[in-house]
Formats: sequence, structure tokens, C-alpha cells
Amino acid sequence: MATAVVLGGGISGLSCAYYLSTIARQYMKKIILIESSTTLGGWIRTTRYPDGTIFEHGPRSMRPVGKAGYNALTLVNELGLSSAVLPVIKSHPAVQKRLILVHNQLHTLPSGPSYLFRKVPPFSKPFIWYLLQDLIARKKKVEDESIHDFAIRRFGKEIAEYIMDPVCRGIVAGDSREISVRSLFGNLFQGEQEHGSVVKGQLKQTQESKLEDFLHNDLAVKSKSQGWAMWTLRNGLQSLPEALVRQLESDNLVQILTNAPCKRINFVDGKAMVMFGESSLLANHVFSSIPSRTLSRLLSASYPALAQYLSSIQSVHVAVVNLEFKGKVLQNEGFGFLVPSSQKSNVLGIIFDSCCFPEHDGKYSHKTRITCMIGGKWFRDVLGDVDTASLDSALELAVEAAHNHLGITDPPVRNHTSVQKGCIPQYKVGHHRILQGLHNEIQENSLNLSLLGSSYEGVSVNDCIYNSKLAVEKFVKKISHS
Ligand SMILES: Cc1cc2nc3c(=O)[nH]c(=O)nc-3n(C[C@H](O)[C@H](O)[C@H](O)COP(=O)(O)OP(=O)(O)OC[C@H]3O[C@@H](n4cnc5c(N)ncnc54)[C@H](O)[C@@H]3O)c2cc1C
Ligand SMILES: C=Cc1c2[nH]c(c1C)Cc1[nH]c(c(CCC(=O)O)c1C)Cc1[nH]c(c(C)c1CCC(=O)O)Cc1[nH]c(c(C)c1C=C)C2
Repeated sequence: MATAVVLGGGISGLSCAYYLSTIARQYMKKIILIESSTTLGGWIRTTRYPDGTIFEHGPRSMRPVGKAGYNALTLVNELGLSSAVLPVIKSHPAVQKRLILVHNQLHTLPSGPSYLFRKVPPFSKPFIWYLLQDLIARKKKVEDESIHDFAIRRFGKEIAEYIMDPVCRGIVAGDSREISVRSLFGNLFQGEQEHGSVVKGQLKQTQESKLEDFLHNDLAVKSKSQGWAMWTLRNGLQSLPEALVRQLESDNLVQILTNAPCKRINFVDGKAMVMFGESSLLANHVFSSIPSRTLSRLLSASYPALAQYLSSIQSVHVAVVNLEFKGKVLQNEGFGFLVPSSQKSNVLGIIFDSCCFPEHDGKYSHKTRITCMIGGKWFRDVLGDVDTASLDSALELAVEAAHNHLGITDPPVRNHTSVQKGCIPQYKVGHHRILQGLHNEIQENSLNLSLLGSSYEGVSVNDCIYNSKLAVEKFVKKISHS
């Protein structure tokens, strides 16, 4: 029987503890989760106002796509949250209309077959032209490449500048000239490497996608048959970590310690000594879901090579400004808009929350909620040092952007600003080599350590949950053979 310590109480750590208590239960003596702050859920944070209005400060929507997407729905089902799911179907404007800001004008990004033969600004050709470029472009064998270089090579400058650059900002708040196509858009990268072109790869992957494993789950079946494109939860996404905490707290195998920052880990004779606060614990296995750079500090004394790899994964800061305006003030429907890095604006983009999830507008629905994201790779240029960045300045920039880009002239009636330090890891070109280095160091030193969380193999909430499940399955395999 094993004792496991889970470091970090974000969605990765909570789902890891959940899977340990379910799929690994028969092997477990104790599961102890250690969280440094006083709250659980990590970057998933919802503010709920008494009138029912909801502001999301972190993630706000999840995609029911692929194994990780279906797995998250299975978890939601298991936690009894199915009736709280708010889906958005594929034909909804929040799905069809993703906008970009070019020369201070909003343009809809091409989505679906209707755009194939139409030329829509800022693009100079119908979309089919770019797809044909990809089909005729020679395959180049590369180990990795930046998203920008990849897009230029396969589709040309316009797709690189107006699609891949802003989408990269809208996922990791990063620079497409630095971020790895292999690590962030693995399916596009594999498309070229395995099938010679992105288009052929996409067609092949659609034919081959087998998700039967998850289709015994009512919610996953429903999401497929009803054509969901994204979903959230009625009381905000924070309901998901809250439900996990409720489940874990009712389980006598599990102990959750908050306000307990882990300070150091030593591995001796197949065991791990985990030091936190003024206490320590002896465990058979450590599942770390804390940011890689924090873990690096905990291991640097005993494992400098491992610590070096861990510290090389950087992350960026984002200021998130939630704004509420009186009345319906948006002239455009849609998910929101992103600003390509070539354009002049102080913001990365703005999400039209009221369009995506009007249910979160609360009792008095004659209003508009939007969320403005600022900074990322460009944080210092816009807001200065993250430790002294002013919330008022971030709010001012957001209100100014709402005015300049959306024509909203009234002041917001409610606002919430947070500066989220190091919230999004950056998988830069060569990230896969860091992962390989980490894997080798853990093997060579025979460490009972699993690396989870957004620092490594996917930043979406779906990926975080799924990777925790895979790590627990691997642990079960190992322990059941020993
Ligand atoms: C603004 C924003 C918008 C996003 N939007 C989306 C979206 O729309 N859809 C989507 O799928 N994803 C989105 N994401 C990504 C997703 O929210 C995150 O990648 C995910 O929540 C990360 O979860 P995690 O558990 O891996 O890490 P975290 O949430 O960072 O959790 C790690 C935990 O470890 C704790 N910790 C740190 N140091 C220690 C220590 N020494 N000892 C103990 N505990 C420690 C921290 O306090 C924290 O609670 C968004 C992220 C951000 C920031
Ligand atoms: C402008 C900054 C950001 C916006 N959202 C995020 C940032 C940094 C964070 C984020 N958004 C998504 C994910 C999950 C990725 C996944 O694999 O599912 C994360 C970490 C989802 C997402 N949001 C947009 C896109 C294109 C995606 C990818 C998945 C999908 O197609 O749904 C677009 C988008 N994000 C932001 C805005 C304003 C925006 C507008 C169109 C904000």
C-alpha cells in the first residue's frame, strides 16, 4: 500500500488526487494534497455576484474535442455536474465568429466551407488558395519549428500574420515567432511530418479519430449528437474544482492541506521526503502539479541537472480585466477579438462573455460582460514590472480598448482586475527536448516523481485533467507489477 503526495491544488493536482482515489484506490494507503495558498482550484477562479452575474478570471470555456475533451466530460458526469453544463453549439455566433483587429477594424476569421471561395478582408485571396498552397508546398523534415516559420512555409505570410499569430496570443499569450508548433499544435506538425501536408493530415486524423472509449458516457454522446463546440458550468468553471474538493474531502483516504507551501523534496532509498511549512512527510510517490520553475527550486540542491531543465520552461503574466456595461453595447456578435502582434493596441484581445454565455449575465440581463486580456509576452512593455504593475493602469487600458476597438463610450458599471503572475507557460521551440531531458533525469535517478500540470504537455483544462489521469494510470501499472 502506497502513500502519495500531490503537490498543488489546481485542476491538475485535484484531478490527480481524484484519479488516485478512484482508479488507484486498491493500492493506496494515503493521498495527501499540499497546496501553498489558502484556496484550491489554481487559475480557475470565478466571482459570483449576488444578482447571479458571473465573472471568470481564468478559463471560461472548454472544448468537447478529442480524448482529453471527452475525458473532461466523463469527469463532470462522475462528479454529478451534468445538469450544470451550459453548451454552445457549433452554429452559434460565439463559435462561428472569431474576430481579429486589423487597421482598427474587426474582421471575422474564416470558419467553415462558406469561406472557401470568398475573399474576405484582411486576406487577399479566397481561403481555398491558402489550403492549396499547403497541398502543393514541399514537405520539410524538421525536428521542431516556430509557429510563425511553419505557417509561412505551409500557407504564406497572411495566414502566419492574421491567423496563427493571434491564435497563439489567444491560447498562450505568446509570440508565434518563439512558440513551438510541435508542442502547441502537434496535430498540424504531425500532419506535415506524417502525411506531407497539414490539410491531408487533418483529413486523415478526422477519419482515424476513435473515441469509442468515451462514448459510454451520456454527456460525451450528447455533446457529439448535439454538436457542442464548447461548454461551461452554470455557476462558472470554478464549480469543477469545487466539486472535486467536495468529493476528496468526503474520502477518508484523502487529506488536503492548504496554506502549506512545499519547500523541498529529497528522494532517499525509493522514498520521498516532502518538506512543507514546518512539517515533513514520507511518501512512496510524488505527483507534482506546481509550476516547473517552482519545482526546480525544490529540487535544485539534490538534482541540479533536473532543476536546470525545469527552470528552462518559462511562463508569462496576464492582466485579466472583467468589465460590465449597462445595456447591450456590442455591435458585433462573436467569441471576441484577438489583436495580431503587428497591430497597434495595448491589449491581446477581448472576449464577448455575454455572447458566449448569456446565462452568466444574471437576473438583470440588459447588460454586456466582456473580458480584456493584457500582457503575456508583452507584459513589461505595456504594464511594466509584474510585481509593481498597477491594477488601475490595467483597468484604464481595458476601458480604452473597449472604447477604441468596440466603440463602447459609457464607463463600466462593474469591473474586476487581476494580474496573474506566471499564469501561462511558454512551450518554446525545442520544448520536446526539455521534456525528454526531464524524463531521462527522472529515470536515471530512479525518482518516484510524476510531472503534471500546464508546464509540460498541454495548457488547456482538458489537457491538465487528462494528463493527470494518464500519470495515475502509469503509476497503477508500475505499482501493480512491483
Ligand atoms: C487567463 C487565463 C485564461 C485561460 N483560459 C482557458 C480556457 O478558456 N480554456 C482552457 O481550457 N484553459 C484556459 N486556461 C488555461 C488553464 O486555466 C490552466 O492551464 C490550468 O488551469 C492550469 O492548471 P494547473 O493545475 O496545471 O496549474 P495551476 O492552476 O497553476 O495550479 C498549481 C497550484 O500549485 C500551487 N502551488 C504553487 N507552488 C506551490 C508549492 N510550493 N507548494 C504547494 N503548492 C504550490 C498553486 O498555488 C496552484 O494552486 C487559461 C489560463 C489563464 C491564466
Ligand atoms: C488573449 C488572451 C487569451 C485568451 N484566452 C487565453 C489567452 C491567453 C487562454 C486560452 N484560451 C483558450 C485556451 C485553451 C486552449 C485549448 O487547447 O483548448 C487557453 C489556455 C481557448 C481558445 N481561445 C481562443 C482560441 C482560438 C482558443 C483555442 C481553442 C479553440 O479554438 O476554442 C480565442 C480567443 N482567446 C481569447 C480571445 C479574446 C479570443 C478571441 C477570439 C482570450
